[in-house]
Amino acid sequence: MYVVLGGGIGGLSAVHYLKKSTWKHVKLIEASNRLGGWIQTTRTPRGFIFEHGPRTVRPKGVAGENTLALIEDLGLVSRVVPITHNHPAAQNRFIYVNKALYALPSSNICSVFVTQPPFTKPLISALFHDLKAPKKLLKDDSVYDFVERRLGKEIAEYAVCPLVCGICAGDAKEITVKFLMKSLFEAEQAHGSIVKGILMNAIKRKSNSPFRTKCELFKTAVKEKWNVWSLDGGLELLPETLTSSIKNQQADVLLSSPCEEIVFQTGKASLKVRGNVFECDHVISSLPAKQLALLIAKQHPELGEELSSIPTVTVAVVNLQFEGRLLRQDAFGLLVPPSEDLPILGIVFDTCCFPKGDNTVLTVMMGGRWFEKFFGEDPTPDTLLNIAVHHVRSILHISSAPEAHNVSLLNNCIPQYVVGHHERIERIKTYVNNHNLPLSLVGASYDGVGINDVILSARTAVESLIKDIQT
Ligand SMILES: Cc1cc2nc3c(=O)[nH]c(=O)nc-3n(C[C@H](O)[C@H](O)[C@H](O)COP(=O)(O)OP(=O)(O)OC[C@H]3O[C@@H](n4cnc5c(N)ncnc54)[C@H](O)[C@@H]3O)c2cc1C
Ligand SMILES: C=Cc1c2[nH]c(c1C)Cc1[nH]c(c(CCC(=O)O)c1C)Cc1[nH]c(c(C)c1CCC(=O)O)Cc1[nH]c(c(C)c1C=C)C2
Repeated sequence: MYVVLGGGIGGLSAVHYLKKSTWKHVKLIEASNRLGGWIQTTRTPRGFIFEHGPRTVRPKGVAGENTLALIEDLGLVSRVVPITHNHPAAQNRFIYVNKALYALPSSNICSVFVTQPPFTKPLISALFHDLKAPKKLLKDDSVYDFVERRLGKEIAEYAVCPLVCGICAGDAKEITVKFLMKSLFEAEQAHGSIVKGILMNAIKRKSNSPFRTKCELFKTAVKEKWNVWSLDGGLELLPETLTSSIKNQQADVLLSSPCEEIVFQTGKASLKVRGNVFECDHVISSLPAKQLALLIAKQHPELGEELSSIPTVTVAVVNLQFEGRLLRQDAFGLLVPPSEDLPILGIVFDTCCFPKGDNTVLTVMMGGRWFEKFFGEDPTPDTLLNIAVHHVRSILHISSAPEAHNVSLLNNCIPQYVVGHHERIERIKTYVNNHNLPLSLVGASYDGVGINDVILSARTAVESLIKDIQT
């Protein structure tokens, strides 16, 4: 029997791939009373969609294609809502600096030649900065220090800091450059500059053979130039459909069943769940690394120490619905650089992507790396709501009261890939291999925090497990 720990999108995908490729008995063990993990949608009585966690998925690359193939497999194609590249939500993202909103530079090449506030020089000048700045040989660096060194302080402050907030709610001064800009860092390390590195790689690159895919939905996404997509009725439809599918395939699903301890023996593991102990052949853990650390630390303290050293941050999410179309500009939303010292990280303009009559739905995300500084240990939902409404008023000039709202406190919801993260993951994987532990690691703590990365981590783990069994 195989056990999958954790019923978020990582665990559900792992069960799905296991069920597709083996006849073995599979048991999914989830601590809470629902499946889906951070993917959670509230559908209000008047039909508004409040996403507590993720709302859109990127269709890019191998991981993006893999998720669209899963969507096809699950029969969800007709529920996909794409946002194409020319949609205002794909084009416009704002930052809030010195009490004003500024558009972040778009992919339009002309925009790099003009000075766009809050930047004081045209972006093209950053490329000259890069050509002049000395190279620094490093194993790793923070994304902030790398961008400040190569492209200048303004780009680090006004583009990279908000970007890091908008992806992992973290501090660019702590997050590894390899999380967001691995190839640019490698360009500096090999060629002394980002520009030179990109040019050298372009010369060296052989003409790529045309990309082939079997996934029809991915072909459509490429042809129609999707920027992101979501699901009609909310993203929770994905874990809901996965749940029905794995239950139809006789996977055993245990809810409200936190795993308390794992003890590994040769080729076996015993798990303690709600006081009962049972054995299995292999454990696929999709738990946050810190949670897994608690379960294995007694038997494997060194591994426990590494796993528990992957930090996480807490985000408060406040969804608000207002009567009327109240936004002055259409955009994906706005981000607040940490230098503004405000409790909010950003605001998503949900009804720009997904209009709903004459209404405005916004999602305010707050805290992240600075959660304790602004909100202390245990803020009440009312405090969080009032702070969100106050900032919507002052930033977006929306003075009416929301008609409906939802407040969610997502404790330790986003892992932080701090400087040294990739080396730590290598050490963790080496430890598991060297000790022959019947354990696979899946989920957002290791090789990417997006939904695509998590689903792909599940597929990769299952495929390598099946391969090991067959050889
Ligand atoms: C606010 C927010 C916005 C986001 N926006 C986006 C976005 O726009 N696009 C995107 O692609 N990604 C986004 N993400 C990231 C994405 O949602 C997550 O990375 C992904 O959902 C993580 O899935 P997971 O299965 O790895 O982990 P989780 O969802 O954390 O699932 C782990 C599960 O394990 C369970 N568990 C914990 N301990 C135990 C135990 N001892 N025993 C049994 N079960 C246990 C938990 O209850 C949970 O259900 C966002 C995340 C957040 C928080
Ligand atoms: C303000 C906080 C957050 C917002 N979204 C997230 C947080 C913490 C979480 C999140 N957003 C993205 C991902 C990664 C998805 C992936 O495929 O890897 C995660 C975990 C996507 C994303 N959101 C923004 C950007 C620039 C990206 C990267 C991919 C892309 O270009 O689409 C911008 C953004 N996020 C938020 C806002 C308000 C915002 C911009 C206005 C909310």
